[in-house]
Amino acid sequence: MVKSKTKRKTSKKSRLSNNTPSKIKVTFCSDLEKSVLTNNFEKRGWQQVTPEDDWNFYWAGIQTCRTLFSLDSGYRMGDHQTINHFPNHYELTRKDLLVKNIKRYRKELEREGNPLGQKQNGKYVYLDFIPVTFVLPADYNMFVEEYRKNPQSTWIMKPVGKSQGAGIFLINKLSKLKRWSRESKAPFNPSIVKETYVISRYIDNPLLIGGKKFDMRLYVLVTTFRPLKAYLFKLGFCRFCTVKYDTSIQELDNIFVHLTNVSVQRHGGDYNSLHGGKLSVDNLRLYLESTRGKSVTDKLFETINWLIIHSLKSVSYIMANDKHCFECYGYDIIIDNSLKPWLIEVNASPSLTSTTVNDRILKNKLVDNILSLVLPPNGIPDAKWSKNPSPEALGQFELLIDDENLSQDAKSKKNVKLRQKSIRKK
Ligand SMILES: Nc1ncnc2c1ncn2[C@@H]1O[C@H](COP(=O)(O)OP(=O)(O)OP(=O)(O)O)[C@@H](O)[C@H]1O
Repeated sequence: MVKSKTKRKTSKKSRLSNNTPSKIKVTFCSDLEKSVLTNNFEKRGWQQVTPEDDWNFYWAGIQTCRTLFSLDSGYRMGDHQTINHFPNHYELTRKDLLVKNIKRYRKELEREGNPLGQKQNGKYVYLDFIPVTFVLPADYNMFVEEYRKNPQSTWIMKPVGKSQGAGIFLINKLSKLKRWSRESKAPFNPSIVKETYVISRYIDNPLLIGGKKFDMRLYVLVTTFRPLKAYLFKLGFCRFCTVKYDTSIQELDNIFVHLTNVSVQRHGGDYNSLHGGKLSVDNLRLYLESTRGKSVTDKLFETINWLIIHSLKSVSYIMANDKHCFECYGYDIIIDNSLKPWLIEVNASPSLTSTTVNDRILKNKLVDNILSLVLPPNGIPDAKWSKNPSPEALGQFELLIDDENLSQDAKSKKNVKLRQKSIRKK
C-alpha cells in the first residue's frame, strides 16, 4: 500500500535522464510477494524499494493504484515511473460495468448506422458475444420480462464485488430467485439492497472435452487505450471442471460441475495437482482441428480476437489513458457447442499463483514478456516513450490491434489510391 500520500507533489524531472546508462539503477516495488515477479525484476538487476521511495516500476494491487491516482493523494507520477493498472480499469473489469459499456457501445454503433451495430431478430449480428445480462436489483423488472419469454432457461447469479466463484449460484425458476431474495434479506428493492449482482443467461451448451466443461483464460496486454494498442499472449490455457457436465436439476447446485474457477475446482475430490485441470490453448486448437476441422477452428480463434478487440473498444474512450500505465487483463471465455465464444469476465489482476510446473513456466514468461513490451528498448521506464515496441520485444505476445499504426497504414493506402487515380487521369 502507498502509505505516504504527499511525498512528491509535483512531477520530478527524471533522475534517470541525468545519469549515464552505466549508473542507472531501476527501482521497483510490488504489492505481491510472487516469485514470478521478483525473479523477473531481479533478473533485470532492478533494486527493490518501498512505495515511499522513488520507484521506477510498481506492480501494484488495484487498491493501491486507486489510492495513488485519487485526487486526495496529491501524488503525481514522474516520467520515470510506470505502473501496472489504469486508474479506472473497473470500467472493463467489474462485471456490471463491462456489460453496461458493451451494451452502450453496441447501441451507439446501431444509432450511427454502423454495419457493426446491425441486428437480426433482435440480436446483434456481429457483437453478440456476452450472455444476456441484467444488473440486480436495478434491472429486476427487465429481467423478469426476459425470463418470462423463455422460462425453461437457466440463469447464473454473480455478486459484482466478489471473485473466485464466491456467492455464485444457478437458478432455473423465478421462485428460486424470490426465495433467495427473502432468505438473504435482499429484496429486490434498489433502495434497500446492499450487494449488487449480475444475472446472466447460463451458457448451458458448453463445448465439452472428455464430458467436462471448461473455460479459457487468455492474457491481454493493453499499453494505451487512445490510440488502442493491445496484445494477446499466445500461451493461454483452458481450465476444466473435475466432474462431468450434467444439466439435471439435481446437479444445479454442484459447483464442481458448473464453475470452472481453479479456486473452486482444487477443492474437488478429483482435482489432479499434476496438470491442475489445465490444457494449453495450442492443444485445444489441435483437438478442435482434428475433431471439427481447420476452418471452423480458425474462425473460432478469429472470433475470439474480434470479441477482445471490441470489448476494449467499448471502453477505450472512457478509460483514463494515463501514459504511465499499462494493464494485463485475464479474459475468461466459454466456447459453446456450436463453437461460438462468449465473454464471461475480464480480470484486472489475473492470478500469478502457479498450481503446476507448467503454470510457473508460463507465468514467468508472461511477466518477462510484459516487461519487455511495456518498457522502451533500454529497459528503463519512460512515460514519454512512443509505446512502439520492436517485433523482438513481443516474445509470446502477438499484436491484436494498433490503432495508431493502423490509421497510418490506412492513410498510406488512401494516398496510394489517390496517387493511382491521378496517374490514371494523366
Ligand atoms: N453465463 C455463464 N454461463 C456459463 N457459465 C458461466 C457463466 N458465467 C460464469 N460461468 C461460470 O462461472 C465461473 C465463475 O464466473 P466468473 O468468472 O464470472 O466469476 P468470479 O467468481 O468473479 O471468477 P474470477 O475469480 O475469475 O473473478 C466461470 O469461470 C464459469 O465457469
